[in-house]
Amino acid sequence: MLLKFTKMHGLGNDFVVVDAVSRKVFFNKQQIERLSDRNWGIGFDQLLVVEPPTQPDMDFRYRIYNSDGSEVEHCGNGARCFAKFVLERGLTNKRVINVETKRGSIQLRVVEDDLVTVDMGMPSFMPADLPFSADPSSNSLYPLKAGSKEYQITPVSVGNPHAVIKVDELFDEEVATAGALIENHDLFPNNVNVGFMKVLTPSEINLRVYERGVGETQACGTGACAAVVAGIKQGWLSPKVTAHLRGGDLHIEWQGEGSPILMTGPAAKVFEGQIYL
Ligand SMILES: N[C@@H](CCC[C@H](N)C(=O)O)C(=O)O
Repeated sequence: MLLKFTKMHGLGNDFVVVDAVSRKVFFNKQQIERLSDRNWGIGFDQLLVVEPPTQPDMDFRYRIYNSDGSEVEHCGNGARCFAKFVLERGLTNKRVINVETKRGSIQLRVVEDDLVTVDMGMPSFMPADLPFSADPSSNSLYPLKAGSKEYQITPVSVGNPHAVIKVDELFDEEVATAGALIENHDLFPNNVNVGFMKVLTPSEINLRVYERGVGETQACGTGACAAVVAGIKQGWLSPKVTAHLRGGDLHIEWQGEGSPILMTGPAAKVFEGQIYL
């Protein structure tokens, strides 16, 4: 079968987006791994599949697969690309789009043609919601050993699971090695995305994210949301923060418990193509 796809990115976090509204398409793990291979396939961090909704009041269903073939709950950068894709392809003309994901519903608001705000829903700091195998702590900080080092992590679910670590400096080697160890740590039965955050001012952070099922990416939208809400919860950050990621900036807003996280950033199309599945 010849598969039509669109290659897109959000700050260098790259995606293959497939229209499964006009024509049904299913993928198995081996196909996803092959397509994601940068030598043998197309290459991407995540595969995004646009499907018809299964629930009333929803415009689409959005399925997300990491490059290792695992299906995940949520993808922030992908959500912005999703909005641009369905508009440009004529699958909708709405600029406020309600989408079903594995974690529930999200709302995408196209602010300008290449700029999208996503209502990412409410975060949870409850260990069971990630899941993270620990009793709830009063300050949401937990010690976690990775190799010879002990980190203080803030576990947070923004639909998908994240462990946020505040560091004084960001080192390539530490992101790669501690990132991989924590991603697969026994205390995270479903594995976890790992964010290393340097606080610059209460409204600015530098952030690198070692993504579950992928490795370090140029940017991670849910990772930026998780880092900012963790920083606000810990009293390090104010409600509006610019996150500087390797691929560029995201603007994150969270007004505190009971409020949704709003993420604003760009979405870009790179090319369209066809490949044998
Ligand atoms: N790149 C994404 C996150 C994709 C899913 C993640 N790797 C996971 O396994 O939860 C983003 O922009 O949020």
